[in-house]
Amino acid sequence: MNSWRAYTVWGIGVFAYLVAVLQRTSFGVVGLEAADRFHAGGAALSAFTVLQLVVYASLQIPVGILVDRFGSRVMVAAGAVFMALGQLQIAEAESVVTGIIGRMLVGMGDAMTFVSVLRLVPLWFSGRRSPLMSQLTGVIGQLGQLVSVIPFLALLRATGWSQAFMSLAALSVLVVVLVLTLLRNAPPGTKVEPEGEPEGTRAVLAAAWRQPGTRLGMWSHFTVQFSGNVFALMWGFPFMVAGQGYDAQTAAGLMSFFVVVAIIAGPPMGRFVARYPLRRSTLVLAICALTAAVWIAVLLVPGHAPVWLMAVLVAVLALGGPSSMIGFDFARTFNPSHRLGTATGIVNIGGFVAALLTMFLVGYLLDLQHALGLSPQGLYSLDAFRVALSVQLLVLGGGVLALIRVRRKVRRNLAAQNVRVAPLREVWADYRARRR
Ligand SMILES: N[C@@H](Cc1c[nH]cn1)C(=O)NCC(=O)O
Repeated sequence: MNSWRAYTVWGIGVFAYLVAVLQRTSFGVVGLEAADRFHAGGAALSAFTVLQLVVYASLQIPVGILVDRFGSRVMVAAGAVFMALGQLQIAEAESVVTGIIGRMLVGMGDAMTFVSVLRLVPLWFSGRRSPLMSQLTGVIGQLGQLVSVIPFLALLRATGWSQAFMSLAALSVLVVVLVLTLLRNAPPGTKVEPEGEPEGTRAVLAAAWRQPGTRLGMWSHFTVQFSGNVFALMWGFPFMVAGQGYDAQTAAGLMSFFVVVAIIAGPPMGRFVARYPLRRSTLVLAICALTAAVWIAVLLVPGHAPVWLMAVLVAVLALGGPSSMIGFDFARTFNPSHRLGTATGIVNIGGFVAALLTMFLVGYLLDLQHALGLSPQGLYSLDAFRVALSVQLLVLGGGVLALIRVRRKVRRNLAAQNVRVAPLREVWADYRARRR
């Protein structure tokens, strides 16, 4: 535990995840070139992203089950093989259909990576160190997005479409080699299997789902992550440029700010979770409240939102990535290690399903207003965006209600084990009494 070998194994896993994030985001940064190459309009281009995410989200539970059965090493290597094949396909593709097949292969490989890498953490690091190491996994992985925005885009502009995507495929081949030579599932002698008879797939899935802590993780991931995903992956740029009238450079700057805040916020959040494990859901609820408050301010402010207010929104949305790691921490602490992959897969579905649902609803509401003649200033007018983006508050509200319900169950179970979570007012009164 916590040895140099643990750091080497984890380092290879994190590198594999960083490359997966690079593969995932590589298409988004070459939108103009892609539109040109595939002769595709906005709807066809968004199909690339949506289908990739659908594949990613729908594979989370199968991947979780497979990683519990075969371990992280095989799964991370297989994921890298799929991503290499997908990028080779994109390098050669010239039609929307062949391009989308490539992106779906990338989505498949991507789906196998994060859950498998995260499973390494509790097996190689002690319980106290795990929250920070999980946060660092998420944070360092996000750097893959910066690699796609800067060096990958520069490479594409210098060498052309096919060479650039072939280079991405080569990077995944490097991941396969590193993983097969250096990554091990657990320290020698670690017992991961349950006592007695091994559980069947259905039993593992049912047990992981029945555990309220897994569902608390899923709803935490659902509520805090989706709004940032919707903004960064689909509607943020059109909202800022076409809706708010910002120039493209300002919008791009705010998007980079998003990545920077997500990276900076990870380690303090990991430390908070390690120090106050009984306050994890309170932190999630606080971030939900903050997200709702800032969206309401941006959507209701008369006229165009000032850039500083948009920067506040971007910063709050960026907290969603690191705080969604709390969901995985619930999976880790409420499930035995032989069920961890499955529980992590269930948690990871939350945010991505919420993001896909919201992306669709926002697009649908924009189209509907236009078709009904309610947005005479254009499909992407500010008023149309105000209505369409408000749907996020409904999704957020639904997720918060589900979270509060399942949290009650978790707390009842904890109370049965003599763990009492004191209400915040009591904690506050205690704190004041001690200061006096
Ligand atoms: N919460 C994200 C990862 C993250 C961590 N910090 C910022 N983002 C997540 O759910 N990741 C899953 C994946 O496959 O990337």
